[in-house]
Amino acid sequence: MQGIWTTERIREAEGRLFAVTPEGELMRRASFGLSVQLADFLEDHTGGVSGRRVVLLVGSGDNGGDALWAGAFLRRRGVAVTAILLKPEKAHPAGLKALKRAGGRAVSAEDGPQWIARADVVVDGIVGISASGSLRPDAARLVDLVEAPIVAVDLPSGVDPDTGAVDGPAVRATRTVTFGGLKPVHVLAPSWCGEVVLVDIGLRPELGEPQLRRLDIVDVAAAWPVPGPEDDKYSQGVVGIAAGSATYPGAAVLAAGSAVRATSGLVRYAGHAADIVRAQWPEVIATGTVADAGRVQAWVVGPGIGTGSDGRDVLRYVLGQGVPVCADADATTIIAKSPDVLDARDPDTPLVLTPHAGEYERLMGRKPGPDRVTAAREAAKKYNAVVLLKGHCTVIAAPDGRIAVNRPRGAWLATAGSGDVLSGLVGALLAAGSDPWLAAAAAADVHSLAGAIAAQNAPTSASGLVHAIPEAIRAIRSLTS
Ligand SMILES: NC(=O)C1=CN([C@@H]2O[C@H](COP(=O)(O)OP(=O)(O)OC[C@H]3O[C@@H](n4cnc5c(N)ncnc54)[C@H](OP(=O)(O)O)[C@@H]3O)[C@@H](O)[C@H]2O)[C@@H](O)CC1
Ligand SMILES: [K+]
Repeated sequence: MQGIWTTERIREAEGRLFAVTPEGELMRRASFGLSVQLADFLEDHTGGVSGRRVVLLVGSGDNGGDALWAGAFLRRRGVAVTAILLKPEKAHPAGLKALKRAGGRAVSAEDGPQWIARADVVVDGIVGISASGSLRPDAARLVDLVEAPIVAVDLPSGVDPDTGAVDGPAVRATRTVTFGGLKPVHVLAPSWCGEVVLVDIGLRPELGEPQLRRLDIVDVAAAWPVPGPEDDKYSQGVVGIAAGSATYPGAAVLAAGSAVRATSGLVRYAGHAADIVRAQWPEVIATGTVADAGRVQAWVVGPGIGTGSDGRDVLRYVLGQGVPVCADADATTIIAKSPDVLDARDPDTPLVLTPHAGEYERLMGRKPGPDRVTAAREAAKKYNAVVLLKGHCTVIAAPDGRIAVNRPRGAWLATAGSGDVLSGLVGALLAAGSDPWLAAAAAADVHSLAGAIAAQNAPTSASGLVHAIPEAIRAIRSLTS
């Protein structure tokens, strides 16, 4: 699992490392790593390094210092380097001196535009982990003129380091070179960071437990249930799907199909769409009511069940069965409207809630807001449930405080029925006995990979997603076995 640390933790760790390293050493490590990445970037984007033109946008702190030092290193490789100083009186003195000594040029913001126009690559050293708010007007004006690709130092300026939120002008980087450890911005605002490269500056031993995590492909592969030689269709976990209605059977077909494709365990369906589900997925044992469904090891409840009394009865029934439950879509709305349904639940039995922003608002009485990690964490605490907060970056919070952020793979998942497919995946893993937080995070990852496979750069559908699930699992397993 990749660890991600808040800027407060990064700063504390840096403080400890500072105390035991010679002055300027950490910045040298960071800026040398940055210069290697910049040379590599120049090679990739222009086919060479020597003779290329790099412009540094330099703010008033150490982030600008990193850029200036990296510029000095690049001079030694024959790069023409111009630093545009946003606050000349506050530019990092040692970095500026080093750049000038190496033959680099420093100009004011007023003189900046002509250099930006001729740059092969622009380096964003405007602000790093001490950032607050979006770009200030002087920086925003210059960034607006940039047509060359941008490499961000530590993080793209204007994007909030801890929440990834953007509420005004900000830098959109092609590559972000960060130091010591990943920060929340790198996983919460991937479209602003571009490719993220981590430079080791010896900070890891000081960092301790990460506050956020992102599953690696090996974690997903390890989390996915694989039948052993002794297994039969029951022992792998039977998942029950309580979804859909006679008028809207689609959610039932998608959620059941997703569970069928996710593992080789048995899938039961209970609801008004039994005939249609059976016709689409003959391997599903379909009945009309949850009470007739038979024994399952986990329930998926909600997609298309409606928010009236029938839906409420179904939800209350499955919550009372003493098995893990993934409550999705209409089930979330029912819980928000009638929280007493949760009284049916044994609090020790895992519950996974999968709200999108609107459902979150119903559950919590307020929008998730820009700090989606805190939003998910608070909902997980309030409901004593794993909360999978959907969005451009899905955040998965456990009631014990664990947070995972999903790796998005394009926006193709924004299609009708996509959520029904995700709930089927979560249910399949819950039925196999997975830890509910890991189940939700691994399901979200396979869901996004299946989306990318199904789409292949063209629009797809939720049915396409269902069919791509085995290929997504195959790809993940083949990369790790
Ligand atoms: N510590 C370490 O071990 C290492 C740190 N390293 C590097 O140091 C960086 C952190 O440096 P830092 O703390 O000096 O502050 P930094 O982020 O450059 O900000 C400077 C000033 O900018 C201002 N400002 C604020 N918001 C703004 C905005 N929206 N737009 C414009 N300006 C804004 C605000 O000053 P103000 O103008 O408000 O007085 C703020 O104080 C870190 O990201 C990494 O790159 C590496 O070398 C590795 C070793
Ligand atoms: K920056």
